[in-house]
Amino acid sequence: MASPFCKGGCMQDILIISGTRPEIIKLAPLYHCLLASGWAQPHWLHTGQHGEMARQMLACFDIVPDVSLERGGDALCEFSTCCRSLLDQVMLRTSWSLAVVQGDTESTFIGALCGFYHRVPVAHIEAGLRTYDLERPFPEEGVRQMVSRIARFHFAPTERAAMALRKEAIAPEHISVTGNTVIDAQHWVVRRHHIKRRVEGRGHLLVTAHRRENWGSDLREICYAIADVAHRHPDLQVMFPVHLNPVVSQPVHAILGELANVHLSPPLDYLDMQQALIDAWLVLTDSGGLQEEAPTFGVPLLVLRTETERPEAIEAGCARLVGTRRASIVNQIEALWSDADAYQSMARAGNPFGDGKACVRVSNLLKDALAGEERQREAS
Ligand SMILES: CC(=O)N[C@@H]1[C@@H](OP(=O)(O)OP(=O)(O)OC[C@H]2O[C@@H](n3ccc(=O)[nH]c3=O)[C@H](O)[C@@H]2O)O[C@H](CO)[C@@H](O)[C@@H]1O
Repeated sequence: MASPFCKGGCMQDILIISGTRPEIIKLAPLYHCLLASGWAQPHWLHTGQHGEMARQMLACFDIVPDVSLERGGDALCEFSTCCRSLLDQVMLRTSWSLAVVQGDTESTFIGALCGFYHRVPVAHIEAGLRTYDLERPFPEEGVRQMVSRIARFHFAPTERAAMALRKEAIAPEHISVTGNTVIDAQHWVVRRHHIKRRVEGRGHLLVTAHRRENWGSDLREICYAIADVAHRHPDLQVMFPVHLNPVVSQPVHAILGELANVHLSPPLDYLDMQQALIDAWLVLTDSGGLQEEAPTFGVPLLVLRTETERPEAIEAGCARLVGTRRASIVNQIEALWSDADAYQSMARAGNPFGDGKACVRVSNLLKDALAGEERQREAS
C-alpha cells in the first residue's frame, strides 16, 4: 500500500474501515470527498464481514479497497478475532492520522478498538443513534455505545443524536452535527446516473425486511401481510429484494414466491435500489438506511419495527411505525391506499436526516481538528 505520510503541508493518511453493505454506502461519499479534498489521502480497508453484498456496493461507488482482509471464518467470533489481528498489522504499517468507522457493526467496533489501542484518533460517522435497549437492536446498540466511549470525533447525523452524546458526557467540542452521509450517497448516484422517476401513476410497493429481531414469526407475519395486500390489489406490483441470509430468504420465498404481482429478487445494487425507491408508491421496511433515504424522494415509509433509533422520520411525518403484526401492517397500507390527503402529507414531509453536504462538513471539521492537534504537538 502506497502511504506517503508526511505531516505539515502534505497529505494526512486516513484509514477508512468498512465491513457491511450500509457501512460502504455511508462511507463511500466521504472517501470521494476526502480524495478530492487536497489535504487527506484516504485508504479504504474492507474487513470482509460482508462478502458479495459488499463487492456489489464497492463496485457501485467505484471503490477498489487498498486493503481487503481475509475473513477468518463464518462464525462472528472467528471473523472478529482474525479481523482484530490483521487490522493490528495494518495499524503498524504507517503513522495513520485517523481511523474512520461508521455505525454499529463488529467491523465498526474492531476498527475503533484497534485505532484506540494504537493511539490513532477514531472518527465515528453516524454517532449518537440510541434505543437504550441493549437487546434491541442486539448487538448493535451495545456496539454503538462502546464505540462512543473510545472515539475522538463524533459526527452525529441529527441534533437528537448529538444530544444523546452530550448526555453521555462526551466532550461537546468533539461532537458535530453533520447530517447523515447516506443522503450524500444518494446525491452521488442520482447525479452520476441521472436517476429520475420513470413510472406513471402510483408506482409499486417496495419491501425489504431482514433484521435479526424480525427473524422467525415476525418475518412470517410481514410476509402474510404482503400476501394479503397483493391479493386485494392485483394491479399493485410488489418489489421485494431479498437479503441473502437463508433465515430470511427461505420463509420469504415460501410465502410469497408464487404470487404473480410479488417480484422477489436478489439484493439490488445501490443504483437499482435508488431507482426502485424513486419509482415507489410506498416503502415497507425494517431497514435503517431506507428510513433515511425514502424521504429524499418523497416516498412515505412504514417501519416494520416497534421501536426505532431514527424517531426523526416519525416526528417529521414521513414515516409511521407499524410493528410486525399482520393486521396492523395491512390496515396501515390500506389507509394510505384510500386516503390521498394522509398520503400526500407524508410525501411532503421532507427529509430530517440531511441535505447531502454531510461529507464536506466532516472533511472540513477533520481538517481543522487535525491541524489544531498538530500545532499543539509542535508547541509542546
Ligand atoms: C440491527 C440494525 O440496526 N442494523 C442496521 C442495519 O443497517 P440497515 O438496516 O440500514 O441495513 P440494510 O437494510 O442492509 O442496508 C440499507 C442500505 O442498503 C441499500 N440496499 C438495500 C437493499 C438492497 O437490495 N440494495 C441496497 O442497495 C439501501 O438503499 C440502504 O442504503 O445493518 C447494519 C449492518 O449491516 C447495522 O449497522 C445497522 O445498525
